[in-house]
Amino acid sequence: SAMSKEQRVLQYVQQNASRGDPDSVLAAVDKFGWETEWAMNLGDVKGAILDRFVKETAPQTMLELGTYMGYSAIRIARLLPETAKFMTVEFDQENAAVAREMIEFAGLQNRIIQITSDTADVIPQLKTKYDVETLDMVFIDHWKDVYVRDIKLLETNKLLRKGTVVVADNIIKPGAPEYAEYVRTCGKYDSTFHESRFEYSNDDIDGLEKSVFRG
Ligand SMILES: Cn1cnc(CNC(=O)c2cc(-c3ccc(F)cc3)cc(O)c2O)c1
Ligand SMILES: [Mg+2]
Repeated sequence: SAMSKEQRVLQYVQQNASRGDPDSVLAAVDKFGWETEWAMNLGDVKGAILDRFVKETAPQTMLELGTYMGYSAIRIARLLPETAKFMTVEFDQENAAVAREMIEFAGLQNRIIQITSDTADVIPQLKTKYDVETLDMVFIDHWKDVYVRDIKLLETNKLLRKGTVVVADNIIKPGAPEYAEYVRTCGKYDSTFHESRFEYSNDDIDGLEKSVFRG
C-alpha cells in the first residue's frame, strides 16, 4: 500500500540525513516541511524556543505527551545528559512506529523511553511503573482537547513539584483555549505566553505557553 505522509518524511530523513546526527535529522524534517509537505511537527521556529526552555531548565526527569514522528523528542533528547530520564507517550501505533525509526536513526534510542499508550493510562503509572518521583519538565503537544485533562492528572498524581516547568504547543493554532484559561487563572502556575509562528508557515501565528508550578 502507498506510504503515509509520516513514512515519506522518515524515508526522506533516512536518505538525506546522517545516521547518529540528531541535528541533521531535525534539519531534514524541517526542509521537508518547508519545501515538500507540511506536517504537524513543532518545527524549527517554535523548536528554537523550546530548546531555550530545555537548556534553561536542564531537566533530569522529563515527560512529553504526543510523540507524533519523534521530531520534538529528538529536539529535547539531544539537549539532555545521558543520565536524564525522558519519556514520550504516543497513542497512535503507526506514528509510534515511525517515531521509533526516526529516533533510532538519530541515535537517541538510549536516551528516550518511548511509550505507546493513552496518556490517561500512563500518567497514573509513572511513579510505580516508570520509577518517577516528580517531573522537572513536561512538554504537551498531543490532542488539544485533552491538555486540561492531562495537566490535572499530573497534579492529582503528585507528579509536579515547586518549579516544574510545563510547556504546551499550539496555544493559538489549532488552539487550546480551555488549557490557556486553566493554567493562567487556576492560581497554581506562573504562566507566560511566547508568541511565535505556526510550523512551516511565514504568516500564521502560534505560540507556546510556559507554566511553572507554584507547588
Ligand atoms: C495524529 N496526531 C498525533 N499527534 C496529534 C496531536 N497534535 C495535533 O493534533 C496538532 C495539530 C496541528 C494542526 C493540524 C491541522 C491544522 F489545520 C492546524 C493545526 C498542529 C500541531 O502542532 C499539532 O500538534 C495528532
Ligand atoms: Mg503541535
